[in-house]
Amino acid sequence: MLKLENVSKSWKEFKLSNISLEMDKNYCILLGPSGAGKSVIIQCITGIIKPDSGKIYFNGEDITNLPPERRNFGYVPQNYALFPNMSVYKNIAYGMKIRGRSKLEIDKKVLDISEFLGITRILNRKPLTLSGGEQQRTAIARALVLDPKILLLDEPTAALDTSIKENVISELKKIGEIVPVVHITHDFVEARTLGNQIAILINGELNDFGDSEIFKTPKNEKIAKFLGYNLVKIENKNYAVAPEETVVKRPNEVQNPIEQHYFGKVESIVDFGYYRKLNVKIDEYSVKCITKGTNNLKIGEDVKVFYKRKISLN
Ligand SMILES: Nc1ncnc2c1ncn2[C@@H]1O[C@H](COP(=O)(O)OP(=O)(O)OP(=O)(O)O)[C@@H](O)[C@H]1O
Repeated sequence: MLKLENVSKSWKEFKLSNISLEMDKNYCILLGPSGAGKSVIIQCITGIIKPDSGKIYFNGEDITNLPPERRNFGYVPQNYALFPNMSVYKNIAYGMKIRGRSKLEIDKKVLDISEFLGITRILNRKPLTLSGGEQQRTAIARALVLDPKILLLDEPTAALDTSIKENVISELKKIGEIVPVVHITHDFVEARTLGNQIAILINGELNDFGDSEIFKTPKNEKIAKFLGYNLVKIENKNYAVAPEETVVKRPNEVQNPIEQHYFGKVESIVDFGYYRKLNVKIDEYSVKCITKGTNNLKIGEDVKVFYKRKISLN
């Protein structure tokens, strides 16, 4: 479907280096920390930014030099870029209108897509009166009415609060069934829930590309660190340990003394109710651990920490 071949772009302070990837599944995620170059890639795909070198293909056709308006890709930027003086209906209809489509066709399409996205009741409102989720759906509807070959979403959930994020994620999944989607995010949960293919981008470089397995077995230290793993050294070898795969016990609670464990001291605790995040100082490391909410350890207590799984990074 969409293929990037050695795509590079550099400015004085930032370099996107030789990005090669082939997205052929219906929901592809570009995952990376802020400033990794995710938006630059998506804008290269739309044609807004021209790469310094490299090629971009869509369904086998070289589109590197094709102007954006001839690609027919739907693009929803991070701030949605809605026209503030137009109603939701007019925002959605805009692209069809300037393409000279008939009033009948526009009406039908706007209503169909609005129904699909659940926004028919806000069609007469202006964007500034809408919630973040409603603005986002309007922006997606505006892209979808043009029957794009692909939908490019730049951090579509960034402006939404956690309570509606889950609904939006399942709606995005539904959209991915009608049109291929490339979606930018720095949120692992979103990436894992939605992505059939995930590219991890750090500092302008592609660090990994694959299915959700890439979260379970990080390939190198940089990825492990970005994905929130602990990096620990045991007998001179480097390992990644997920906070969820640690067990923290008081020394007198340990039943099996031959199990491999590490002595530490609780440095900090954040209580989330049904679970707690602990930082435990073990030698020079501060190891992030997740425990049940019922655990009543206190800051400063001596503990033993077990690693249920360690991933070798050597
Ligand atoms: N037109 C430009 N001129 C100079 N630098 C640019 C330009 N566009 C982007 N950059 C730089 O490229 C780098 C990557 O930016 P980009 O917006 O792609 O990051 P991102 O991964 O999408 O981050 P975020 O999650 O914060 O949006 C940044 O340092 C940015 O300042």
